[in-house]
Amino acid sequence: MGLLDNEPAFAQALTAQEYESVMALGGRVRYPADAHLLTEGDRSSHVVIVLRGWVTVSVVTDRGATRLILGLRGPGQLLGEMAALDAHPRSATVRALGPMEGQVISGDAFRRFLTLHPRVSGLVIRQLTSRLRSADQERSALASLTVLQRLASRLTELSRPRAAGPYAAPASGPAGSPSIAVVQLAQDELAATIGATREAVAKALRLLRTQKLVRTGNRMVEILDPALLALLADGHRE
Ligand SMILES: Nc1ncnc2c1ncn2[C@@H]1O[C@@H]2COP(=O)(O)O[C@H]2[C@H]1O
Repeated sequence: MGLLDNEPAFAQALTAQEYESVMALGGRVRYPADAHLLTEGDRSSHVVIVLRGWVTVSVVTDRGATRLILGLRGPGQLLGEMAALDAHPRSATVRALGPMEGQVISGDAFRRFLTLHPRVSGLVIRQLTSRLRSADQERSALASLTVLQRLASRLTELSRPRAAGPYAAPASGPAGSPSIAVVQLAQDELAATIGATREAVAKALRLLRTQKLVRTGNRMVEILDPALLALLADGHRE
């Protein structure tokens, strides 16, 4: 289960020749922070390959009341392939986390390219199967884990140094001490990544604070005891 690491980066899996051919099909577009690259329900069919920066993939739930973050995507990753392939409305909204750049390719050109390059079609199928696997895991976790466990698991994922995602900010501690990991997200944003309410997350964070596992501040959660936090997340999984 992960926001960041469940899908292989599309562009990195291409050969140099495939990469050149696919890039030649589209044009480079710069997006400011918060720009919507794709909007849930829209009828467009282009695809975007992220060249620089990060995006969130989210859907609205509860008749528009809550936004649930399904994933974070970064350099090399392909977005918009679902509508390009099945011609249905966009399944989710893709929004730029900060200034970013993407290669935008029309749905027609992308489909033609896939018919001419079966190996690349295979990569897209792999991307979709790994997304389905991850969605299955998320669904079973939602059903069986408490908000506290889901929060512990998400904080562990986002603060892992190797995640190098947009929210992880290793804060240096005093000289010689191990660095402390910081997740830079507000409580409502954190709630949106685990499908919980802000109130439930605030309560879970209070508990983690009293156990000295985390410290919280404005738009940030500092992980004080990563080992124990991971144990809390893992200990309750099958
Ligand atoms: N669960 C998910 N994880 C990551 N990306 C997703 C997920 N669901 C949808 N997307 C991406 O968001 C895009 C929204 O537009 P599309 O439906 O065309 O294609 C979708 C995928 O590229």
